[in-house]
Amino acid sequence: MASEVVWPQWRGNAKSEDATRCKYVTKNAQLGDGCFSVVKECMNIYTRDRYAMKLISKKTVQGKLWLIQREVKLLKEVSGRIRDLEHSGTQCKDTFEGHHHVLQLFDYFETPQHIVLVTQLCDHGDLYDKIIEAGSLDLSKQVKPYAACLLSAIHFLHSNGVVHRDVKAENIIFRLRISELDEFARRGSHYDHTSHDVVLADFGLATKLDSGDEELKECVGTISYLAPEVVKCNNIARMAPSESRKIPAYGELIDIWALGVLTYFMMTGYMPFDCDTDDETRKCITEGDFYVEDSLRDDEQPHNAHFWNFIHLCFNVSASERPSAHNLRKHPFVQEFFHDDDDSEPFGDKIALRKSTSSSSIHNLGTPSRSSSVSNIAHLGRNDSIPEMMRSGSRDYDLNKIRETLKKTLSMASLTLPRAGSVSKASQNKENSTFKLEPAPPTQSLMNGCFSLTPESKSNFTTSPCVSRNPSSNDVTRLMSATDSNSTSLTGRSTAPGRELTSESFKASNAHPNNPIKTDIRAQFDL
Ligand SMILES: Nc1ncnc2c1ncn2[C@@H]1O[C@H](COP(=O)(O)OP(=O)(O)OP(=O)(O)O)[C@@H](O)[C@H]1O
Repeated sequence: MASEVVWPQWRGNAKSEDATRCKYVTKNAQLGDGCFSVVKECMNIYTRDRYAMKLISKKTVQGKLWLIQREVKLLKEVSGRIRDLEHSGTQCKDTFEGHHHVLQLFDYFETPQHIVLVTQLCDHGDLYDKIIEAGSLDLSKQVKPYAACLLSAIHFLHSNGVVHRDVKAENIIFRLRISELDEFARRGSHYDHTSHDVVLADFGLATKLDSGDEELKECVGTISYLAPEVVKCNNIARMAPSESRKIPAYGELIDIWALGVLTYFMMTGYMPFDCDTDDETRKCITEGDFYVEDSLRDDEQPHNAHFWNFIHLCFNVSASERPSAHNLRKHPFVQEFFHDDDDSEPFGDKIALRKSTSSSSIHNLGTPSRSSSVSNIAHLGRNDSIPEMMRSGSRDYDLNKIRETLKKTLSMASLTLPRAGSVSKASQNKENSTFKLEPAPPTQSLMNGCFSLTPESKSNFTTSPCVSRNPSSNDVTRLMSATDSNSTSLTGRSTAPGRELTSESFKASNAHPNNPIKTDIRAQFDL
């Protein structure tokens, strides 16, 4: 048996004749970028379906390709699970179904410079911009349904043994609205129906819960959103083994803490634990010491009380006492969006925590624990007080400065880590979801991990790719050859990519004029 070849395997020396022709064209403009990647809109030249293409620079992740392997492997597994669930046709009464709100991977390949992931297109902005532009979101119409929707996505991941580790506003993106489902507006739902378009993205730091202690002791994530148990892992790589052994591995509940930070950010427009320095921020996180503005704290409205109680439960510094995603679905703040048959009461007395005398109780913060000396002002680039700044109105503050400082919320440090080990039946029944298991590219038009030259870039997609790319029969055969190599996987390929495209393979496949795959592709090209 041939030994398994690790993917990706091309390190920049590939000759162009060894490459499969790219099945996508991209737009010139970027949809977004991150520390290691740029994301562009792309179109499959055969199906004309649009996707997002994340181009991860091989140079930037040099020596750390395992990180990308982990991301692709996880996204493949999760996308497979989403497909299974949709095809199973199970009925669900929940307003939000977790797997509808997790980014799907459709295809992946490599070029001389990049590892490329082709995912669902979410080109309607991200939650970060939505919050910053509005100053803060409306509690009933937006904060609640967004939090419920994200909770459903997190619950789905946790139920499938995945911890995301980077839940934050920048990683919450809005998918392309499916127009016929503007039904929500007609029904006059009491909440912002864009919450049905929310997608949790960026699985760059996600890992399996059974991946072992080493990975679950990595101090990764985004500082403003880190849970105390992750903060404890800070500098673990530099600790003596005897010391690092004493640090407990964390679990999936770090995502619940991050959900609390995000829910707080949606409601207030600022970060609960941010301080002048990272050390101060870590200290506040470890102590569960978050800032509460007087006007918000004193608001006794019941929906406000539920919000603060929800936050309070998410910010329990003791992970073992923090509720699970499953239990949080029953919290009065989000309960209306879920319909669990199980009627057990997960919180008991804890639902009254807000009235407790605990020093971390919101009600007992006589003065905000984040006083002017230890405040998150510096993160926002101002030296006056947060309440004043926030009260001065969302239009008044310098958006660029905020954006710059909150860029601190970029995922950090994963590269410095030590190496560790078609529309389904079901969706027709789901009146509350804008999710559709599509587009579903025919298998013939996928890259499935092969090596290709960098996709052609266009200012827009108005020119017919069939015309602009003038495909030859040679190209058709190349596609077939590549398709035939679908055994390619993240961790292994049975054929070296270059071998798929030799003149021998071209002749061999041309020797079968009735090959159905070939006929199909030729038809798409009007050949
Ligand atoms: N599927 C998508 N559709 C539209 N835009 C996207 C999509 N995926 C990502 N983006 C945009 O690109 C940005 C960067 O993507 P992503 O967070 O996956 O990259 P990254 O390199 O892992 O970033 P980070 O530095 O946060 O880890 C996102 O913040 C978002 O604005």
